[in-house]
Amino acid sequence: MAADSRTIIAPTDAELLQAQADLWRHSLYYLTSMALKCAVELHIPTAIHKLGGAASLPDLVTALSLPQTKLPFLRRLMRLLVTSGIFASDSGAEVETYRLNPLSWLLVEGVEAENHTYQKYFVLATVSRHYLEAASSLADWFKKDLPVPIPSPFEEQHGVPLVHEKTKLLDEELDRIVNEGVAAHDNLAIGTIIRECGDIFRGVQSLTDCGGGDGTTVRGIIKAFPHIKCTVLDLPKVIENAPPHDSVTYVAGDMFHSIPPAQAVMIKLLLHFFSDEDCVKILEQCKKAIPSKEEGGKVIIIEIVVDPSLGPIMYEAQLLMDLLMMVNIRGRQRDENDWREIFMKAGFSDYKIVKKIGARGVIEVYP
Ligand SMILES: C[S@@+](CC[C@H](N)C(=O)[O-])C[C@H]1O[C@@H](n2cnc3c(N)ncnc32)[C@H](O)[C@@H]1O
Repeated sequence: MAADSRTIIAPTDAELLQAQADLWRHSLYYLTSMALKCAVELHIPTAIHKLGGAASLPDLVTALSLPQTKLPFLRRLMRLLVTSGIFASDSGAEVETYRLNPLSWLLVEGVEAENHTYQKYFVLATVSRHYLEAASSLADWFKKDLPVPIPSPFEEQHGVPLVHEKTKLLDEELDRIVNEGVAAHDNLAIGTIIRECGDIFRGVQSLTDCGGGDGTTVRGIIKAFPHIKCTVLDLPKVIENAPPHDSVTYVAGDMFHSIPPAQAVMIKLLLHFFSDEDCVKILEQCKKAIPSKEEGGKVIIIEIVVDPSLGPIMYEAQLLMDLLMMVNIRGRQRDENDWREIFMKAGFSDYKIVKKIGARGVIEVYP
């Protein structure tokens, strides 16, 4: 049915002009992503870091070994990146100077700090040709009546799933970048979690980190809580390459089949890769692995909890991460209601969101 023109309030001139500018922004935001990709590929953050954390445009051109003729173009690139919050600048200074901010600090190579994870590969994966092609096919994907479980647009477009052993058959370099990118994105440092809500580990005698990768997280936990007996469960190919540690038991296995018993099971940045049905299956295994609530049994989940009350920027970041999952993987980001439904379906009696840490939440789930 045609829209009833009487129900549409005619925009004012000012509103129309603003709407046009907003349309430009939303249609052209891909250029911000490409400018970020360019900064990463030129190693601009590392160059500014090596120049002492601040650099003038001529210094930057020299440090990056760019032709002098590119200086005015670099100025335009940096102006957009500063406005987008990727770098800082000394506005009003006699000589135009660009500085690192916390975001560009994450793109500096070779920083040795507990809370620094080099994010180059997260950027390169998300702007890769394969991701962009999958995102461009979204409308066609919506129109197709695909059989359940519905493949992601990425899978439909490229014929293989992402973050999967078959991904390298599509493109070995993409597979490498994606694995590095996932590792970087997932490496929310355990130090931050311990500082923000370390109480979740107090009173815990034993802990299994389900999908715990190479054990980085549990090594951080043991450092702060040496009494906790820690086990890491992951796939055989991951456990084979995990560095040995006196206080960590490594178990090669499949969380869909069984999880090593402990007073608490932790699942950090893993469930968003999986469908609701698979999350229920994984959590059912978690429940079998822990004792009753009275005996201190619990599952600790660290994942995004989509929540508009975190403010428009954080909420937008969460929704973009959800679309990233929708386009490329069969997983999703979840709000509190989604999480509650999964916990109840898996047979848990109660849960508590202990704390929101940035875009993520720390949840305790009780049997
Ligand atoms: C995205 S990473 C998260 C790693 C870690 N929890 C962290 O926070 O850094 C997901 C981990 O789950 C592991 N994984 C995937 N499927 C699994 C399965 N069926 N059983 C056990 N581990 C699995 C992967 O090998 C990978 O190490």
